[in-house]
Amino acid sequence: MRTPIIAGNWKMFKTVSEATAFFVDVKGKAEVSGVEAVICAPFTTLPALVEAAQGTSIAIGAQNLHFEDNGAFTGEISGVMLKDLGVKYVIIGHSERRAYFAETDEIVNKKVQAAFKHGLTPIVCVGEKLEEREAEQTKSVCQVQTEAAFAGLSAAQAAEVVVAYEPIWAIGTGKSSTAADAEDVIAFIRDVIAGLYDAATANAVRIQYGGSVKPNNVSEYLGQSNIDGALVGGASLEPASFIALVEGAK
Ligand SMILES: O=C[C@H](O)COP(=O)(O)O
Repeated sequence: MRTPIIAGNWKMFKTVSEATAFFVDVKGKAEVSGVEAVICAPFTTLPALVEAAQGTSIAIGAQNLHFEDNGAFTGEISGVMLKDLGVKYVIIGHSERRAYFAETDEIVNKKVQAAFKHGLTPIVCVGEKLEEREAEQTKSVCQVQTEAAFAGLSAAQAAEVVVAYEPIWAIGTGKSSTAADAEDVIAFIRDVIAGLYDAATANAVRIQYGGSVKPNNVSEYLGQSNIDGALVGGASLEPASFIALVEGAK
C-alpha cells in the first residue's frame, strides 16, 4: 500500500515571512490521515519552515542540491547542508532545472546518489517536451530519464524514490494531461522500474503526476491505480488551495 504524497513546489516564490504565514494557515488543516503533505520551498525559507513544521505531519523539502558535499561551487547548496537543516525531501531534475540550468541525466543521477548519501528522499522529475509528445516519444523519453535517475541505486534505495511524471507542456499552462494519459505513462514508468529491479520494488515506488494540478482535478489523478500523488506548482502557493489538494488526495 503506497501512501499518497502531495508535494507543493513553491519554485522561486515566498519570502521567509510569507512562508511562515502560509504555514500558520495550513497547520492542522493540511494534515490528513493517510496522505503525506510536503512543501518544497526556496532555500532561504527552509530553516523557518523546518522549525514551524516541528510536531506536525507536514514534511519540508528543498528544490535542488549540489551533488558534492562541499567545495568551490559558488551559490550552491549541498545535501550535507540540507540534512543539517532537518529537510526530508529534495526535488531533483525538475524540467526547469534541466532547461535553464543545463541539468543532464548524468547530473540528475549524481544528485539522486547525493540525496541518499545524506538521508534525503529524492523526488525525481521526468517528462517529455511538447515536440517529443507530438513525435510519440513520451515513453522513450521517460524511460531514458528514469533509467538514468535510478542508475547505481540498490533495490532498497529505489523503493524509497518518489518519481514525478511532469509533461513539460502541462506545467503552469493550465493544459493538464488527462488522468487516463497520465496513468498510461505512469504505469509505463513503473514497468521500467520493474525491469531495472523487480515487481515488488516497482510497486513500492510512489509516482506522482505534475502539471496544472488543481484542487478540482487532483482526485481524478489520485483515483488512477498507478498515480500516488501530485507535484504541484501554482496551486500549492495559497493555503486554502494547498489544504484542498491534500484533502482531495484522501
Ligand atoms: O513542480 C511542479 C510543476 O512544475 C507543476 O507546476 P504547475 O502545477 O504550476 O503546473
